[in-house]
Order: sequence, then C-alpha cells, then structure tokens
Amino acid sequence: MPTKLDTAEVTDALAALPGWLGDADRIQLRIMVDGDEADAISAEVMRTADEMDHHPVIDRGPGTVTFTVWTHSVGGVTNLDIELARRISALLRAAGVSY
Ligand SMILES: C[C@H](O)[C@H](O)[C@H]1CNC2=NC(N)=NC(=O)C2=N1
Repeated sequence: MPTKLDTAEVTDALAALPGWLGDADRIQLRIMVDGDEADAISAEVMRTADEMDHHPVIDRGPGTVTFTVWTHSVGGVTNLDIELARRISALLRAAGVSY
C-alpha cells in the first residue's frame, strides 16, 4: 500500500512539475487542447496509466482537458501520483502541447 504524502512533500514534488497544482488530496493539470488532439492525448495518457495500473480522472471541457490524480486506495497523493504526473508531462512535451 503506497504511503500518503503530506502537504510539504506534495508541494516539493509540484515544484518540479510545472503546470501541476494541488495539495495532499489530489494534483491536477489543465491543458488547452481541442478535438482530435485532445482525443489523441487522452488515449496516450490512458495507455501509460494502464501500464502503471495507476489512472488519472480525465475531464474534457470546451478547449480543455483536465487530469486529476490521486491514489484512490489511500484517499490522497502518493509517489505513484507524482510518477504518473511526471509521465503525463513527458507525453505532453513530446506531443508539443504547451501548458
Ligand atoms: C486493481 C487495481 O490495481 C487498482 O484498482 C488500481 C487501479 N488504478 C488506480 N488508480 C489510481 N489513481 N488509484 C488507485 O488506487 C488505483 N488502483
């Protein structure tokens, strides 16, 4: 069972995750993409999530995609979430998505 991080630890981790916001409950990234690009990015993120067996909640809005990440089994942010955020950010950089 992964260990829940405290607020200071999450804050430190977020310092290395540009664009990500959040607290000990969950971390979140909102990007401005639309249509096919949003579909492609979401599918790629879910493939990575399946590889990790650790999943974000993906919310689609008009021109936006929001990733919300926390460890459901412990009810807060753990290192698994920080790793998933790192991988999502890497995918977005590789896809040329600015955020
Ligand atoms: C059975 C499976 O390993 C668990 O349900 C995994 C799946 N993906 C998950 N994703 C997230 N974000 N939190 C979890 O606790 C979690 N648990």
